[in-house]
This record gives sequence, structure tokens and C-alpha cells, in this order.
Amino acid sequence: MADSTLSIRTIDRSELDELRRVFAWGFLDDPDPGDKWSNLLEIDRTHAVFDGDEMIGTGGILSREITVPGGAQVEFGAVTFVSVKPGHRRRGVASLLMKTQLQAMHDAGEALGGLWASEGSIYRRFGYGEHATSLNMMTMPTRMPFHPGVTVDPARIRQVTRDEAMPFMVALHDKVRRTKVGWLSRGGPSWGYFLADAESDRRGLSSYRYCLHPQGYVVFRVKHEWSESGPRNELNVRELVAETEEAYAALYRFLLDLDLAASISFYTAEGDPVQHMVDNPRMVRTQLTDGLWLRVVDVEKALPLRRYSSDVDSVVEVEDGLCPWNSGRWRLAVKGGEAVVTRTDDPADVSLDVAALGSAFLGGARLSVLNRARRVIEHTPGHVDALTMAFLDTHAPHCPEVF
Ligand SMILES: CC(=O)SCCNC(=O)CCNC(=O)[C@H](O)C(C)(C)COP(=O)(O)OP(=O)(O)OC[C@H]1O[C@@H](n2cnc3c(N)ncnc32)[C@H](O)[C@@H]1OP(=O)(O)O
Repeated sequence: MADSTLSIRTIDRSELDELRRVFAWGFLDDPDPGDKWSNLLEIDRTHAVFDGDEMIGTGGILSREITVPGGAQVEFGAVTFVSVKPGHRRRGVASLLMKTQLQAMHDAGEALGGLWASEGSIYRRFGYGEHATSLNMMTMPTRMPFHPGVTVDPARIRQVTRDEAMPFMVALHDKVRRTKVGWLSRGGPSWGYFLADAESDRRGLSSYRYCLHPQGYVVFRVKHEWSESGPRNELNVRELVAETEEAYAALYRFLLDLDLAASISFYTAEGDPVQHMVDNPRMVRTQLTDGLWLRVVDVEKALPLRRYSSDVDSVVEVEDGLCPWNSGRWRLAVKGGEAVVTRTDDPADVSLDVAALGSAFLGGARLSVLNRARRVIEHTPGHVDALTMAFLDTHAPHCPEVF
């Protein structure tokens, strides 16, 4: 319950400096010297919480699109910049912000929202589901050959300047992201934020290197290390995008063969095929962690937006303490991949909280696993299994972008 002396409203542009200060202090950081945040934030969707006249909390919603199973592009509220000034915590500031943001997303017609969590124990209570996509922290040595079945597109890969690379990357990303579940649309300010390259963004690594193939690109930094026995430089990949499998293989081949580089690190997709392309898969070390936390803002609107992998007919009871329009029993009837969702008074086959639905929505977390974790309760035998299969998709969903 929020403290009664608190108030919340959207900011105006003159308050940006104060907003950046509150945000930075919340993150034990210095205010960003550049303008990457100010450009990114949408002023009319950026909230501040006040105690009297003092700004003590911040939060922003970015208007993006997300690709859902079946390939639809769905409006998506990307929640970011959440911070409460030290000294004002645990009195409901973030709770007030979360509730206000959810109402704002609902009013804007966004059925889905999401965020990246600074800490894992904060956001489930606000209905955000973990592991909606997972992040694969992958490292591997260079020089490994591919197995003979891999076709590498022979086109030359050219290293170019950022200015030369940007128009090509923007166009290619916008084409590819529509085919990848969990990928987001990326406008100009989001590109600026994603590829922010001031000295303070590099954390001791090189500036970005931009390498283009006719059907793909890779962006990386170099972590320089020279040992007694030779170069041990690491290629720290920011993004690798390709519109054909052959170009994908070519970009990885380029990295694996780069002289003076000893290893590659990349926060990539859970099912990155490179793990199965190299001839020694054990040399690819992977560690999965939570990626995007998804919030189903409007159950009735969201469920029919995606396609499903098998037919199902179940009554699902959803509990949502913050969005009362979601709570209650819903019949999910899927035929030929398409869902019809209706309110019902029929008894529930399965019940879950809205965060668990968020975890499963893109085909990330399995409902069967959430059932074993007692986040999903089965009332009619067989329905959890049927729903699990219906929600799964061909590939693990992936969100390549922390916003
Ligand atoms: C999407 C993003 O931007 S992620 C970035 C989030 N920001 C940060 O991590 C910056 C540092 N932390 C902060 O600024 C604050 O501690 C916040 C934003 C995480 C939480 O703000 P607060 O105003 O303290 O949260 P609030 O008082 O509304 O707490 C609500 C509930 O969450 C719990 N909670 C809040 N923060 C945490 C936490 N870090 N870990 C565990 N529980 C937490 C509270 O105990 C409370 O629980 P209750 O409802 O059972 O009483």
C-alpha cells in the first residue's frame, strides 16, 4: 500500500535532469553524461513519484512492438528506468509506479508489457513472469571448425565505420525481427541506446566494430589481452543478425577465424545453433539466466494474438491483483492454431497467477514445469499437458535487447 503523502504524474522535459539524477542515484551510479536516456524516454510515458515537491521515484514506458508465436507484431510496453531514491524505499513508491504504468499500458491498448529485472525477487509480485525468454551467456574458443554439413556463404565480410553500417543494420534488423519470437522493434533512439559507445559505456573494452555481410551483420567489442604466449583477445559480441542460415554461419566463421582473437563471448539465444555447428560442442560453454520478464496486461486481448501449436479447450482461472480486468475464468479454445477467448463461469481446469501466464506466453517457460513448481495448479487431469504443448513454439523465444 502506497504512503498517502506520495503523488505520481508524468514529467515535463524541464524535469529530465532531476529524473536522470534520481535514476542514477538509485543505481549507485553517476548521472549519465550523455543524452542516451533523454533521447530514449518518451516524456508523456515517463512517470515520477513525488514526496511533496521532492522527486523520489522514476519509471518509463517505451512504445515498442514484440513478435509473438505465429509472427504477429504486437504493441508492447517496455518498462524501464525504474528507480527509487535511497532513503525512500519500502514505503510503496515502486508499487505506486507499477500500478500506474499498468493502467497506462492498458489505456494505450497494449496487451503485453515487459521488463528486464535488476534483481530476481522484485517483479513477480507485479505480475511480470520470469524466463519469458532466457538469456544464454555463451563463451567459446576461436578456431573451431564447423561440421561438414554447414554451408558458409562465401560473400566477403567487410569491417566498416558505424555511419556506414547503420542504414544497412537498421533495415536488416527490421526485416529479421519480424520472424523472431521475442524480438522488438527498434527505432532511432533505441538504436542509440543499444549501441551507446561513449567511453563510460565501454567498461574497459574497445569501441564497437561493425562487420557487414550482404545478408547480415555482427557488432562486437574487443577485450584486449596479450599474454606471454601470445594474444588472448576476446570478441565480445553485441549482436549478430542474418537473414539466411548461410550468412549466419559466415558471420560466426568470420569471428571464429579472426586473427589475434582467442575467444568469443555473446549473450545470445537459448537455442543458438552455433552450439551444434562446431565440431566440438563441449567447448561451447553456456549458462542460462532470465531474460525478458513478460506482463500480460490484458488477458482477453493477448491470448488470441499469438498462434498455438496444438488444439486445446480449457478453462483457465487467472489471478491478477493489479489488473482486475484480467482476474477470473477464461475459456481458451484453440483450433488450427487460432484461439478464441471468452469469459466463463464454468469450473476451472487450470489456475495460475498472471505472472506464470507471462512466463509461458511466448513459449519460454513450460506450464508443466510451472505446475511442478506450484505456480500453476491443475484441477482437471491432462489440461496442463495439453496447454503446455499448445503454448510451445518451434524455437525458444529470444529477446536480444536489454532496454
Ligand atoms: C525495469 C527496471 O528498471 S529494473 C530496475 C529496478 N531498480 C533498481 O534495482 C534500483 C535500486 N532499487 C530501487 O530503486 C528500489 O529498491 C526498487 C525500485 C527495486 C523497489 O522500490 P520500493 O519503492 O522500495 O518498492 P516498494 O516499497 O513498492 O516494495 C513493494 C514490495 O516489493 C518488495 N521489494 C522491493 N524491492 C525489493 C528488492 N530489491 N528485493 C526484494 N523485494 C523487494 C518490498 O519488500 C515490498 O514487498 P511487500 O509488498 O511484501 O511489502
